[in-house]
Amino acid sequence: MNSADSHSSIPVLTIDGPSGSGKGTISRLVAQRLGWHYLDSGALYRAVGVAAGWADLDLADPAALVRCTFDTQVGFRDDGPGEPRVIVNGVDATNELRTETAGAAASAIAAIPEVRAALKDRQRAFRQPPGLVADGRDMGTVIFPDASFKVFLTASAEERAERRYKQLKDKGVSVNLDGLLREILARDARDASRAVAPLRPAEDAVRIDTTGLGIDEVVERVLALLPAR
Ligand SMILES: Nc1ncnc2c1ncn2[C@@H]1O[C@H](COP(=O)(O)OP(=O)(O)OP(=O)(O)O)[C@@H](O)[C@H]1O
Ligand SMILES: Nc1ccn([C@H]2C[C@H](O)[C@@H](COP(=O)(O)O)O2)c(=O)n1
Repeated sequence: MNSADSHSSIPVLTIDGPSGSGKGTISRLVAQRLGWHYLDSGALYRAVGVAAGWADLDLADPAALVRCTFDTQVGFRDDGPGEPRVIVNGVDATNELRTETAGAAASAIAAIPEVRAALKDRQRAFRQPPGLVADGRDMGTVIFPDASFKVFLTASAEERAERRYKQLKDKGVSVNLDGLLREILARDARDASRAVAPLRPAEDAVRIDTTGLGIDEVVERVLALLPAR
């Protein structure tokens, strides 16, 4: 019995989708409303990318990156209503993790099959009572194929770039909208075209196009997929 089978009675809601579609925001809010645990799987890939940068590793050296994946400790600290803090090898790396540089490094590393295999059990370990909301690219297809509820969030690339632009501007980071759009499209293309666990909706996922929808509306649409509580 693998670790996915051993927890299969615990409900899981998977929320996959491309960069900036709102997976993290919606998953956190839905998990809070349900009182369920939350897994930000992208943070694990980002953490390995950031740790690889700290160690000056070459992103074209898969063996070194696989060793780095095994060596990287990642912890989540939920201090309040905002994003949980992400602790990488004992250091609060939350802000560094959210940069587009870390996203691009994570996307490159995520194409290495052995890296994905090394992170599988760590992700499945988040499946704890009373339930889990898991966001990423392959939550519904590979990590939790038996999930009770599966969502695939999308939005137009232009709207996703504008959301990211606003998010970064609010944090005081100066960015260029066209550059962001190019980065988002490049990351989506790499995530969707890799050989292992590419970004794609599970066959049984409900697709929600969030273009023009506000955060609260998306949260309600997702919650409406679950049985009334
Ligand atoms: N429906 C929405 N309407 C408007 N803004 C949204 C919506 N959903 C998310 N946002 C905003 O868009 C930004 C990006 O959202 P978020 O980080 O949740 O996306 P993501 O899909 O997790 O991205 P990534 O995969 O790159 O981590 C945030 O500032 C968030 O507040
Ligand atoms: N389940 C996952 C989660 C993330 N990745 C990779 C691909 C993404 O571009 C990158 C960063 O993820 P984000 O924080 O933007 O959700 O990590 C993946 O391959 N599989």
